[in-house]
Formats: sequence, structure tokens, C-alpha cells
Amino acid sequence: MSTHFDAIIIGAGQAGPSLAGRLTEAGKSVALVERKLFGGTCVNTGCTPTKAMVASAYAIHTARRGAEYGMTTGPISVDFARVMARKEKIRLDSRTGVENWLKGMNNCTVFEGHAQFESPREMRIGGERISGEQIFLNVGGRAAVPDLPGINDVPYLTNSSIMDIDHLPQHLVIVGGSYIGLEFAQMFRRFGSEVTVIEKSPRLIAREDPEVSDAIREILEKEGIHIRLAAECIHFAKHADGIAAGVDCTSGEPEIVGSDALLATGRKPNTDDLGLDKAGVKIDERGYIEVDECLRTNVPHIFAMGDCNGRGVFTHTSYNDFEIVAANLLDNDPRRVSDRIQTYALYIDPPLGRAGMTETEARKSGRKLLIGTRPMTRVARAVEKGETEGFMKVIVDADTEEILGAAILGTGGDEAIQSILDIMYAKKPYTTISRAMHIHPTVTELIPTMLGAMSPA
Ligand SMILES: Cc1cc2nc3c(=O)[nH]c(=O)nc-3n(C[C@H](O)[C@H](O)[C@H](O)COP(=O)(O)OP(=O)(O)OC[C@H]3O[C@@H](n4cnc5c(N)ncnc54)[C@H](O)[C@@H]3O)c2cc1C
Ligand SMILES: NC(=O)c1ccc[n+]([C@@H]2O[C@H](COP(=O)([O-])OP(=O)(O)OC[C@H]3O[C@@H](n4cnc5c(N)ncnc54)[C@H](O)[C@@H]3O)[C@@H](O)[C@H]2O)c1
Repeated sequence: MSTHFDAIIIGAGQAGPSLAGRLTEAGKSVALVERKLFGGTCVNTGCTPTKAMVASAYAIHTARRGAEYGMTTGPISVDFARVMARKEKIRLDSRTGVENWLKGMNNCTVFEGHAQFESPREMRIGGERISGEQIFLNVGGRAAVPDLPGINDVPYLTNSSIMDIDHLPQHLVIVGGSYIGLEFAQMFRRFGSEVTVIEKSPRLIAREDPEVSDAIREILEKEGIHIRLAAECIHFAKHADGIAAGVDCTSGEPEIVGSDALLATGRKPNTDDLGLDKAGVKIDERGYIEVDECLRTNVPHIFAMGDCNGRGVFTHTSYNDFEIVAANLLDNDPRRVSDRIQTYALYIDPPLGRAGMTETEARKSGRKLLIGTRPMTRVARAVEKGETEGFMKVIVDADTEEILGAAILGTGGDEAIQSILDIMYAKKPYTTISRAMHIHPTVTELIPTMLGAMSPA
């Protein structure tokens, strides 16, 4: 005998809890199931703890540069235990906030355990069975561990386990030079570790334009991070000094020895243990749940939101999925996944803020383009702050005058990019920004100047 609910939500990540809030407010009975930590990846092993650690790394880095700013101090030492304790408090507060919110929500019953389908409307959580009129899957993903020879012979770290280490790695070898790899690389270097990044592509964060990859490499190498490109990690082995990573490469050493190894080689969806076959829900060849523009699966009463549907891999895309589902089901508002414009930031220092297409993508689209760039050395605020690394770039459709994409690698880039993003959503020409008066001195105030000096490309 199962307990019946209007809605079952699986996963307390970035979409599930907010949807529970909207559904219960609309008078529906909701069962929310979480098998591990309330708040999911972002709160526990993703954005929140990493950005807390990035903040510590930035403070330490700035302190080391203190003399430049007129500050006299003794030698800077890092209290890694304190760094981790600060991170721990921030993630715990956030996790508890989500948990208390859900457990105190009227008409919401929280189940703690692993949920699996028994049939299209029925799910099992341990010994309990529940059924729902509608079912919303927000099951997220986890670190993908490549099946490399020797991987199980060494104590490797992932983005989850590195959150709980009790020592500062003497030499952290990171496999993967993309979002996760680069954020951890810079923070651990700033904490005092020797760091080597092994990336199989010929450049870092290879989805970006080549000059973005090159500038990021320069920034990281200047801080003493060793970067091995066109180098595929092909095996691991125990070594007297720690862990040896075997590398397939045409130049450089074929083996890198470190004290600790972090795998940052991508993520995979938590869909293999949900019993989706019993519900008849289709997944693609990589395990992502197939959904339509309103996040509905092939089974009409089942929806999938967040990282598990492969339509986005960020906290803001997961939250936006919640908004789309709620708008369609509760507000008679036909919001669609295709309404959104790609946007994200890479939180190295300085950060990379991105919106829309890269130049490579814009060129492939066959449009006539206008491109503007400006180095951060020519942004007054960056000069005043002593943070002049990076550049900004914008790509405009020469015929429609609409902005197609932008990248701001530089101080405040994660914030400044949003003014460009909003104009893109408004579908207004670039001249809307170039005629606006902005605050001095800010990074954003130079966007009109950059737009005023674009060249055909
Ligand atoms: C190191 C790192 C840093 C990141 N930094 C950023 C960042 O700065 N900005 C950004 O936008 N994104 C960032 N991300 C990505 C972001 O964390 C994810 O995109 C986001 O958390 C996905 O949210 P979600 O709701 O889809 O899933 P999740 O947050 O993963 O939540 C899924 C939940 O479902 C639960 N669950 C799974 N299966 C079951 C089951 N069968 N039964 C019950 N419960 C289940 C899980 O325990 C989990 O709590 C980062 C990710 C990592 C790994
Ligand atoms: N700032 C942010 O928003 C942020 C931060 C961290 C993570 N995330 C999310 O987490 C997701 C996963 O990030 P990620 O960096 O793990 O994955 P990714 O898929 O972006 O990058 C994996 C990298 O590992 C490399 N690689 C794979 N196997 C390798 C091998 N054997 N040897 C050498 N290199 C190898 C790939 O070439 C690639 O560059 C991202 O898609 C992102 O959504 C976001």
C-alpha cells in the first residue's frame, strides 16, 4: 500500500525545493525525497564551498601582494584548517537552511533515502512506497571517474572528497583543465601546494575562444602552476613519493608524480539507479533524461530538471528549469528552455564571465560580424585595483546590430557580463548599451567604449 501525493519530487538540489514551495503554495500535497545532503551539489560539493575557498585564496593572494598597496606585514602563512573550517561553516549554514525550509513547509512530507521507480506512478524509498499524480526528477550528477588502469590502486580525489581533506597537498596533480580543474588549481596554488594540471586538449577550457584559453594559461602559469597540454592521463600507479600519473604526450615527461591526485574529468547524471526503465522514461546514450522544451519526459506526468536532463550544467540552469516547469504548470505562462541564453562564469581570479556565443560559434553561424575588444590594462577601475589581467570582447551581428556573445576575463567580469546579457534578453541593438550612461569608475563603463570601436570580422 503506498501513500499518495499530488506531486513527488526526487532530489533537494537547485530546482526541487523551490518547486516544492510553489506546488504547496498552490495547495498540492508534495513528497520530497533526498538521499544524501539537502542542497545537493551546489551547496555541498560545488559552487558554495568552492567559492568560499576561492575567497580565502583571493584574500591570501592579496595579502602576499600587500606591499604593492602600502601594507607592511610579516611573511604570510596559510592556516589550511581554518580555510576548511570557514568553508565548512558556510556550506553547513546553507545546507541547514534548505533542510529546515523543506521540513517546515506546510503540506510537504520529506523522505530521507534513495528513491527508485516501481512503476510509472509509484516509487520505493527503502521499505516505504509512495505514488504521485506528477513526478519531478531533480537528481543531479556526480563526478565521472574515468576507467583508467591503476585508478583503483591510488587514493584519488574528486570534487566531493576534496571538500573533506585534512591536509594541504604538497603537490596536487589535477587531471582535467576545465571549470573544476582550474578553480581548484589556482586556489590550491595560492594555499601553498605545488600544482600540475594535465589536460588532453591542446588548450585549457577548450570550449572557449583560443585567446581566452591562452590568457587563462598565462595567468595561471604566472602563479607557478604547471600546465601540461595535449597530455592525456592514461594510467595511475602508486609511487614512493605518492601517486604517479602516466601521460600520453609528444613532449614533456611521460609521468608526473604528486602527493595527491584530483579527477576533474567531467560529470555524469544520477540516472543509473533510479529504475527509470520501470517508469518507461527515456534516457540518451550518455544517461541524460530526454525532455521537451517544457522539461517533460516522454512519460507525460514525469518531468526532469537540472543537471540530469543534460540541458544545462549550472546552478542557474537548474533553477531556471524550476521556473519553466512552475510557469507552465501553475502560471499558464509558456516559458521554454530555448528562451534562455547560455551564460556562466569561471571562478578563477580574475573571473571569466561569459554570455551567448563564442567568436568561433558566431563565425560558424555564417553571419557578418562586428567584434570589439579591450584589454583590462585600459580599464581605469582595473588599473586602480591593481588587477589588470585579462580582456573583454564582444561579438555583434553586423546586420541586426544585436549582441551575439561576449566574454569578460577580468576583475569583476562575472558581474559586468550581466549588463550585456540583459540587453541580449531584451533583443535590443548594441547601441542601447553604448548610449547608456554608466557609473565611473567601473568595469561596465568601458563596455560602451569597446562597442564604439568594433571592427568588421
Ligand atoms: C566543484 C563544482 C563547482 C561548481 N561551481 C558552480 C558555480 O560556480 N556556478 C554554477 O552555476 N554551477 C556550479 N557547479 C555546477 C552546479 O553545482 C550544478 O549544476 C548544480 O548543483 C546542479 O543542481 P541540480 O539541482 O541539477 O542537482 P544537484 O544539486 O546535484 O541535486 C541532486 C540531488 O538529488 C539527490 N538524489 C539523486 N538521486 C536520488 C535518488 N534516487 N533518490 C533521492 N535523492 C536523490 C542527490 O543526493 C542530490 O542532493 C559546480 C559544480 C561542481 C562539481
Ligand atoms: N564556475 C562554474 O560554473 C563551475 C565550476 C566548476 C564546475 N562546474 C560544472 O561542473 C561540470 C564539470 O566540470 P569539469 O571541469 O569536471 O568537466 P568538463 O567536462 O568541463 O572538463 C573535463 C576536462 O577534462 C579533460 N579530460 C578528460 N579526461 C582526461 C584525461 N584522461 N586526461 C587529461 N584530461 C582529460 C577534458 O578534455 C576536459 O577539458 C561543468 O560542466 C560545469 O557545469 C561549473
